[in-house]
Amino acid sequence: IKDHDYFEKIGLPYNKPLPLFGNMLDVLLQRRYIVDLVKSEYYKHKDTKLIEFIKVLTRRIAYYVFDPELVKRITIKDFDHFVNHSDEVTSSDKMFNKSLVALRDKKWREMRTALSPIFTSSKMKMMYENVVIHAENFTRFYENRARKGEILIIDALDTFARFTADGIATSVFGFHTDCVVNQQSNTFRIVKKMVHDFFGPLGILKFMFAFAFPKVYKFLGIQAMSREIYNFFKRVVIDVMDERDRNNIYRPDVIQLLLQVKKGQLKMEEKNDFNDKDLTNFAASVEYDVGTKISNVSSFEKDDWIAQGFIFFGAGFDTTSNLLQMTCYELSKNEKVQRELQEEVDKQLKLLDGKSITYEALHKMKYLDMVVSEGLRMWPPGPLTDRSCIKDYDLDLGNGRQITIKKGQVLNIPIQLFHHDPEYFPEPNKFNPNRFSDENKKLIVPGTYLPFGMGPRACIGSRFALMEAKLLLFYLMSKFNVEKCEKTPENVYYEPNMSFRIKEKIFLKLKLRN
Ligand code: HEM
Repeated sequence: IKDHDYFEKIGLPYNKPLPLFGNMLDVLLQRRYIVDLVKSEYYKHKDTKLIEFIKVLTRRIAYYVFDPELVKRITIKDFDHFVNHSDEVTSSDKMFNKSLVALRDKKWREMRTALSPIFTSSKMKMMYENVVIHAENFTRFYENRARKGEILIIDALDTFARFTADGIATSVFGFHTDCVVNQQSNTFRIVKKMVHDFFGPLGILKFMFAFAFPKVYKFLGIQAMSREIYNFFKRVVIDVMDERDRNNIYRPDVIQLLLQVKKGQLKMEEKNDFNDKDLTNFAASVEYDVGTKISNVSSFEKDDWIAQGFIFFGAGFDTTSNLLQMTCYELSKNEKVQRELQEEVDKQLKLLDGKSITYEALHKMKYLDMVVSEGLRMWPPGPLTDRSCIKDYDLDLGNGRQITIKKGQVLNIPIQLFHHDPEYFPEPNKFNPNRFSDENKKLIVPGTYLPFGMGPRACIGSRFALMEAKLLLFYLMSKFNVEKCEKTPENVYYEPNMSFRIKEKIFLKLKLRN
């Protein structure tokens, strides 16, 4: 109970914490979804800018940021005070702990500088063809089945996860997988195991243990990920890089770029290459200069590269699959939106005259961009992020109140609450892509739409995720109507824990278009 009166002393609203568990007991017992924990406080105390207080075994003081202005300040303007994420989750695994998400301070700056050139538009174009092939194959696979008279009812998450896994395996790691067509695919089994190792009950138990007793956890050598997962990433990152280097093999994928990074050969060509102004990619994050010109790549070891391979799969797989699942779920419930999207797709198909869609053409499809942006708003696959304070930060709360956020304290940014606040997004539970029309998107309050986070620490893979999701939707909509079926749930909710996953299984019907 040490510090339980901290917020009372500094005069901020807070929920009375319990001994040992702070405000997190309901989440730890899987009774409440982590973002809902502060939902009512958000509406009660929005004007306070900053509230709340979570202490989870760690004896750590945390705030929730409820003010978009403050979000901008801590993620961009005063970023130097808030460079890192909190280490609560990542410390439960050696590989996770060395990944870009977990790296801190100078090491993070160096790694981000080294990795940024991998995710520019020109590099996305290089990988694009591979994802096109997967999206075409995916659609053809289901089309053939439908033409044979099969009624297609899909488990949306499983189906799109298979597509996402195939896309990442080829474009990131350069190996061919058959997750979509082969129900028994070994790669898919491993990828699912990776997600389960983290978000399954044992994973959650492990990271609670890692929070509570970090030294004992370390001493016992426990890891969230099993040895099989570590060996898989060692094989597909280190062994493949070594082999390509030895035999001068070239493939258009992230491993190739990682090899160039490792040899100090890959630099950012020009800033514009990232922040592609002429493409319609509203949700994509802006890339910032992180203040380190030269990345000292020679100091990175094998495990550092393995960890980056792991996080590209780990951070990209579940998020993109969820985005596709939820966007298709909304399309099944909003026929008018689906028709409008299909009209845009059909117009493109006519122009293409049998050829595959190009990267530029895909990113000029305005309505597709609006639909994906709205999918990300309504069901953000990353509904919460945080920043850890690395040097004391004085904050004026208005009305003459001043507080200091101390080094080590954590600021949580409840992305999903901003996305559902009717002040910023009227009728927030309505799937309405028109919020992102050219006129309307100018009106969005900066700091309230954050599907990929904000500032120098925002998602590095946003362009890749958007490219994958848009391609799949393009090809799917060209052949199928996505419809509700008897097994489609009327409403869905996040799981009552911190996994950010939807509780209900979403079944959808794929019906061939005339
Ligand atoms: C729809 C898909 C995705 C969503 C919604 C998403 C969302 C996010 C969010 C919210 C963050 C935290 C940003 C912040 O705190 O400001 C993040 C970070 C990150 N994401 Fe993504 N992400 C997606 C796909 C991907 C993909 C495909 C990759 C890799 C290929 C990726 C790699 C990362 C990495 C490495 C970070 C940590 C960046 C850093 O700390 O420097 N993500 N993502």
